[in-house]
Amino acid sequence: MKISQYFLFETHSPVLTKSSFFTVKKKLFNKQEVCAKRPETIISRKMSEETDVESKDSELVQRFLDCAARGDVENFEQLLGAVDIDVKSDRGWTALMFAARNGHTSVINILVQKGCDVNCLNASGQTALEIAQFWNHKEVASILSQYRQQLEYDQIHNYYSLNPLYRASDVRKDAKQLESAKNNKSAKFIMFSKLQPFLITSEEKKKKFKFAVFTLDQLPSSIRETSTLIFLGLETWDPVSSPWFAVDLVEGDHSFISKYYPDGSFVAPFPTTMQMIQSHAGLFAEAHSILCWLDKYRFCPTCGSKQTVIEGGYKQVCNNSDCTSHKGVHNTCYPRVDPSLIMLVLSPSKKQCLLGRQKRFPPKMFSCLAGFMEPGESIEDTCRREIEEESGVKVGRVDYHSSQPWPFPATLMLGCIAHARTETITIDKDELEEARWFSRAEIAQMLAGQHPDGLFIPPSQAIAHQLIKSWATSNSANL
Ligand SMILES: NC(=O)C1=CN([C@@H]2O[C@H](COP(=O)(O)OP(=O)(O)OC[C@H]3O[C@@H](n4cnc5c(N)ncnc54)[C@H](O)[C@@H]3O)[C@@H](O)[C@H]2O)C=CC1
Ligand SMILES: [Mg+2]
Ligand SMILES: [Mg+2]
Ligand SMILES: [Mg+2]
Ligand SMILES: [Zn+2]
Repeated sequence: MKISQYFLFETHSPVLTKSSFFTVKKKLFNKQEVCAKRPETIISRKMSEETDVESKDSELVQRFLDCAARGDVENFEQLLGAVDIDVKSDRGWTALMFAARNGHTSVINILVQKGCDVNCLNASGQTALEIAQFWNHKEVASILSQYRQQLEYDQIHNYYSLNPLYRASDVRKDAKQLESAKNNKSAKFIMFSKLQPFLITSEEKKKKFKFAVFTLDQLPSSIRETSTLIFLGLETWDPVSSPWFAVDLVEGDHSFISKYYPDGSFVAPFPTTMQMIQSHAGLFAEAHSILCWLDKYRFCPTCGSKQTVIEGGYKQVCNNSDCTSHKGVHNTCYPRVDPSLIMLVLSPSKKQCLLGRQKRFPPKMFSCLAGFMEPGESIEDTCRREIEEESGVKVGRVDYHSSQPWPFPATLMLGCIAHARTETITIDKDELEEARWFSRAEIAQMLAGQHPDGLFIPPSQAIAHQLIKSWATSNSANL
């Protein structure tokens, strides 16, 4: 294309003729090559491998699966807290599958009540329900199918999205209420230093991390004067319920921390926060995104003057009274969120899905395609554009699935299922190293950690995993 059209804007207002934009024609500039090198680290393969090796080698796991297979309820219940409820055998079989194979209703009931994953697939692509149906265990099949139906109506909660607090924007906007929240004797405080959260290991869930939670009387008064306090919300809707704050500690005396939690430490957020108890992962997402914003936006984006942090960290106002940011609608004073699309693309036959590899991924990991939304773009158009840019595949309908805050620093992942109209793949080599179609059977092998070439997908905490799994398990009988 040699000629391009330009729309004119004057001080943010479009210049319009009677019914259309006034356009001018100019030579198109050469498209600048954008090299997609991002500093962010990657989901660590090592992390999942280590957990697998540890758990697979364990005698406990063997005994746990064995008790489920034999219907030995007494010993099974004793082992429940000690191993991951969804731990898999070499062929990707869970305790639920073994119990389903042999029709042990009592074990099935315990597992379902404890919240095991009923949609798991083994390496052959079967769910526990299909195993029970195949072996004609009618009662087990009925429990499992009822439970799966219930899940269909439940809201999907992705990791980082479960925040237990009521955000109470009315409290943070009222300086007096905010001040009394800071002095509330039941207030809880979690700590950050240089954007790193202070975490301890969870007693309830082994191998999981959580925040060390401090009370008002444990905080030295100097900390409350010098550090930024982010108001995270209230425990209940009641304005006098316990308020929670994130404290961004400045350099200085941190010794009070080790006095109360000698075994805790400040950790690099990624990937450690992927191993937190879910509710604290939600708190981390809120606190970390706000702290990153305050850290990066220290001066007014409109005039460059200093700003004052107000509303418990949720707003910054420019100190220059002449600044235009004080007039009209100005969103620069509020925390930033970057919407980004992540999509599982289904082939025209619906029998395959498209996954790709970015250069920065660990070897052999494939994931959903993803890309940032651009200004003035709909969710559906972002999805179609990013897929076509990165893979050359053309997409028709786009269905919304679920979302996930991705707090590195403040992306909101909007997960979609995209229906492709074409199959030919031409990858954008700047963005992807490889992209290809995967059958359901191959996805089942990847989910069970049994792919013959060792290919795998991101862990369950990533929305990419949930999109892939939801398609693979939605109609697994057709594998
Ligand atoms: N939770 C999950 O399962 C997954 C999350 N992601 C996240 O999705 C996001 C988008 O995916 P990409 O393929 O990287 O996007 P992309 O395909 O739009 O390409 C990234 C490039 O877009 C540009 N860009 C435009 N707006 C940007 C913004 N607001 N922030 C940063 N860069 C921007 C930059 O040049 C950047 O290099 C990333 O933050 C990534 O970490 C990606 C895959 C899986
Ligand atoms: Mg892209
Ligand atoms: Mg991308
Ligand atoms: Mg993009
Ligand atoms: Zn300003």
